[in-house]
Amino acid sequence: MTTSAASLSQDELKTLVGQAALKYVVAGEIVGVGTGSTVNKFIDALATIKDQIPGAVSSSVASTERLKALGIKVFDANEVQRLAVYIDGADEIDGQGYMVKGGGAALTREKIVAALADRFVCIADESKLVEMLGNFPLPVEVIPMAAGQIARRFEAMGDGVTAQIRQKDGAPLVTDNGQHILDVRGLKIAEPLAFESEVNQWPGVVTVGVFAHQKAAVCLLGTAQGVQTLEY
Ligand SMILES: O=C(CO)[C@H](O)[C@H](O)COP(=O)(O)O
Repeated sequence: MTTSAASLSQDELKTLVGQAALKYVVAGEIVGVGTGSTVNKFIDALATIKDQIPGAVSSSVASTERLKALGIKVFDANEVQRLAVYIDGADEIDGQGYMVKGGGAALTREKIVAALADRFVCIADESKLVEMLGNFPLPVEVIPMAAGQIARRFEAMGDGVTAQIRQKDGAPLVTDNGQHILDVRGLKIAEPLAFESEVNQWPGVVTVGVFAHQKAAVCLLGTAQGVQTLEY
């Protein structure tokens, strides 16, 4: 299905998919909310129907602050047993709904909230659609004392694979969970499910940014032709 749109900027495409995601919000149900610039557009749109929902479960401090500033109640993840829907962006999404996420360093809480939801609705512009995951540097949240050995395990996966601790203001970035992020470049992730399962077992890995076990059920893709709905 395609909704009409003329030539729009990337920011306008994000607004369009953020607004399009409203139709997946179930009246009377708490909604799971991701993190990032596309999700910020969704949060802004959600504020226009906030009287129809009890509130949201958030995946980051940044999203929590935005939700609260717009008058949307934020529930702790432990207060809910399930969510009908979780809405979030992605850094890459493939033809099966498998994603790379964590460009905004919120991957751990994103995966936790996504795991509560019956349905993951991904909102993204068309630059995020890929044939194979791996072009975007793969974010991996790690316990700092394990960063060196985890980096070496990735680098042993193939020629040209590098893993570096993400920096912010000249020091390692510290996530909302007090941990660090490794950005892994040079990977080709041909089997996302197996890859995610393997890396999850490495000591010191908190979360790998491959979302295969929590893949998207729907992707609302912002394109030059408008919003395209991909179902997996
Ligand atoms: O995974 C994420 C944050 O950890 C984001 O969903 C991802 O980085 C996409 O962000 P944006 O909508 O700003 O492009």
